[in-house]
Amino acid sequence: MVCGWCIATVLLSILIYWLIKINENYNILAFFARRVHTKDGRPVESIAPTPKGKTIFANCFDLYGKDAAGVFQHSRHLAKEMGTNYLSYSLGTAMYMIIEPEIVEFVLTNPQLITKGMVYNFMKSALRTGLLTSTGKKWHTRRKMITHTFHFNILEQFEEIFKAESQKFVDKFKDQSESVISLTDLIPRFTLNSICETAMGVNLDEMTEEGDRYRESFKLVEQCFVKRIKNPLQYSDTMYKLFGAKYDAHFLKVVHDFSSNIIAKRRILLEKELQERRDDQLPDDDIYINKKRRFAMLDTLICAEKDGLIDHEGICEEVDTLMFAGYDTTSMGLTFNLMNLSLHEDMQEMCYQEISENIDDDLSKLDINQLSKLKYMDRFIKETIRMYPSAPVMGRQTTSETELPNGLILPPGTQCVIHVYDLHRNPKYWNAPEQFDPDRFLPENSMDRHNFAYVPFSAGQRNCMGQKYAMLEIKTLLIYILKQFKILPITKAEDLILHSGITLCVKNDVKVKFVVRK
Ligand code: HEM
Repeated sequence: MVCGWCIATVLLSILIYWLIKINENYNILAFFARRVHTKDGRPVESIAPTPKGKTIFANCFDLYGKDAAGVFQHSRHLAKEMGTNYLSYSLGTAMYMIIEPEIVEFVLTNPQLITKGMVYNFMKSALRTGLLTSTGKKWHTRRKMITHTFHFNILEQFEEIFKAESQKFVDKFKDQSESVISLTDLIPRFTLNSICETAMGVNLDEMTEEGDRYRESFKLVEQCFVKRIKNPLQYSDTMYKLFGAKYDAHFLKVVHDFSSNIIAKRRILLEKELQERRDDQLPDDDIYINKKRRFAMLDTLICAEKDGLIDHEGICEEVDTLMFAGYDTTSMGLTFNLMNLSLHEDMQEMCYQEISENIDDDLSKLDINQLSKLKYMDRFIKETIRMYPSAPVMGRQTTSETELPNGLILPPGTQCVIHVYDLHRNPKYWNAPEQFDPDRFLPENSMDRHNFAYVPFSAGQRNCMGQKYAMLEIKTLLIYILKQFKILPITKAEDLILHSGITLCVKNDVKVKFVVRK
């Protein structure tokens, strides 16, 4: 009996010794997450503090039970409390949370760090493995394939569509002297129409209902994404498939049916258009970059399919990705820009004056060159996107041991999470960061700022492909609106309830009032 106790005690001691030894390299309470070390043996905390977890399981369950606004606020609170980049340990993985530009630069410009972080897997049920979520050879090939569809000449053609959609948007209110506008409701419809017509070559005028259902279902996709972020038990795809996926199947079907429908429609239209083009094409014309005819991004993919470079599944992946990346982000950008115009009457007037001085009253002549003259509006939009970045978080994952310039050594599988929202409001780089001030983007005021303190469109090889597209779309609608209406405030900045999603989301119905200009 005594002997039995002795054996048990010895075994227990060995186990405890083993766990202590293991704990040096793995955070055992975070379910064996590999630990971050330092190059010179300094304590990790001296470089990256670690917030105390809510339970004994490190930071695994810190988000559990919070709603989407709570999840959003959690990171804001930690950024303020830690004051610098910090480290947390969640289920089986270290997470390096980044709010300082030096490390943002290192991560975004490092060719070894192109693999997206773990949470991008949570988007794959909706976006599949397209440009945004893929890595390695697949990503390289697709990026190369799609890059030229953002060529200047093609954007020039898209500008015509932005103008037509903007005209339709303002026409809805032209007969009323004043109208209350729900931006949350109307702007996403505008941006979805625009992306479908530009990138997909399909007009949604006869598909309004399908478009509305797609947008509603995409909101549920975002909820499902946050649900997985909050609950580490659903990190693994197997667990998600067992316990979460069946509730999400219905709205995912709506999203995928919509994109399949768009692809089918475009295939028919393209076949007709190509035939017409072949009939009257000059020998050295490039059908992709033809100034007289429109060529949608989706056409590039359909043509690549004919050359055996992509299959139907691949086309669906990229259409789902481009559609989402192109509509939700610009929709948030426009919503916050219009809200800010309403809240800052003097700045709205400066935008209006600039438009009056530089843009012909006949907007049918509006082109990219004219848009580039609006320097004040540029700064206004930049400042709005600083305060409300449509992509408030970006993530990468180390695939091998990675040494950072600050001396931290990240083991393979570490999540590098760039908190763009906190970076853009980091008081070390932004004076009075909560204040709205477009003039911080004047050249003389930006000169001394770290280049990577402002990365709303990311940077480096995985930067946003649609940056120019987005700026054109945003500017065009703002010009159409400002030419005809004064924008008065309804929703105030302090009333906004921001919350986490794939993009920055807002719980409120954001509203402004349009009053016809005399
Ligand atoms: C205000 C509008 C927009 C903002 C703030 C924005 C921001 C971003 C950011 C931050 C990324 C990097 C994401 C990451 O690394 O995880 C990104 C990637 C991307 N964006 Fe945008 N975006 C906008 C509009 C658009 C539009 C209009 C399109 C397409 C028409 C687009 C297409 C893409 C694509 C395809 C990627 C993935 C690039 C890659 O991984 O190679 N974006 N965007």
